[in-house]
Amino acid sequence: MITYKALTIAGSDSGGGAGIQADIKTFQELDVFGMSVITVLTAQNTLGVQGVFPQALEAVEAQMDSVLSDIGADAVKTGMLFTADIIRLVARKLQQHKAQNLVVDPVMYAKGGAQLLQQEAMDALKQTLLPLAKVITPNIPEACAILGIPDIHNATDMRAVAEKLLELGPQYVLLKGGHLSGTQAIDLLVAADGSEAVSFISDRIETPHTHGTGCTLASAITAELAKGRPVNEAVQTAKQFITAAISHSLNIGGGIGPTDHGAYRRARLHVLS
Ligand SMILES: Nc1ncnc2c1ncn2[C@@H]1O[C@H](COP(=O)(O)OP(=O)(O)OP(=O)(O)O)[C@@H](O)[C@H]1O
Ligand SMILES: Cc1ncc(CO)c(N)n1
Repeated sequence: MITYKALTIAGSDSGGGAGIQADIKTFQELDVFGMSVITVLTAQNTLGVQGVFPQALEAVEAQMDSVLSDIGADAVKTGMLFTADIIRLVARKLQQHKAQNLVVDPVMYAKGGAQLLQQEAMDALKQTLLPLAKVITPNIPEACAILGIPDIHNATDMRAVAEKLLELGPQYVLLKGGHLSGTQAIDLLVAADGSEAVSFISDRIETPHTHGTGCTLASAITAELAKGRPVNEAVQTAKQFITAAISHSLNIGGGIGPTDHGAYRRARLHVLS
């Protein structure tokens, strides 16, 4: 029986591989009731982003009020927010509704390079949203953009970057190493309470089809936090979930295809049967 509830506040990806669609699929696969607040509509496919249509602030506010005043959420994730005004509104409403277990995925660019956060929104992200987060999940280019430093290119530099991000106020930083080269995909978790840093390592899977991997990882963490699991364990399950999804990624469309959100469940059912 589904007893836990998670909310994603993010952009819609018409192509189904990232954004709201990836988040809801992931919540469902992990047995959590999924809800959504749509901030931006994107016209998007495997080839790129053809259109970006931010929703009216009133529409974002009304969705948040509807969901949080009635149903509530055990954990909340933010993804593509696009404008400074939407970021400030979302931060204010999250505080008003006393949102728990907030995961902030500071989405800035799609895999094809399209900009998913306006340049002038960076300050609002840093000042209003990151301090509210239990976990933030930047990839390396996002982390370096937030800090205003040049991109790093090896795993040994990840620790210093992740620790610098803790100074912006989140309780945990999960710095994703998917953008590095090498035979492994390494993510590093650091905590503001001074507990040991933990690396989550998988073999790097040779595939171009990684559309939406960041959204999927962050929503899997959110689903596990909604169940009351500690951050370390939530990240561990999420890493297994995304690794299974990438292992079975889908060669659909003519560009960067999505991953298979059902792969983790099917692998577990096979083991259990
Ligand atoms: N080729 C790969 N093989 C295995 N794991 C990968 C691969 N690429 C990315 N990952 C893992 O997928 C997760 C997402 O990382 P990534 O750096 O791709 O996020 P992202 O760039 O934010 O994704 P997106 O913006 O497309 O949603 C991380 O756990 C990362 O280690
Ligand atoms: C709507 C949306 N959110 C996030 C991403 C990042 O993958 C994307 N491509 N599209």
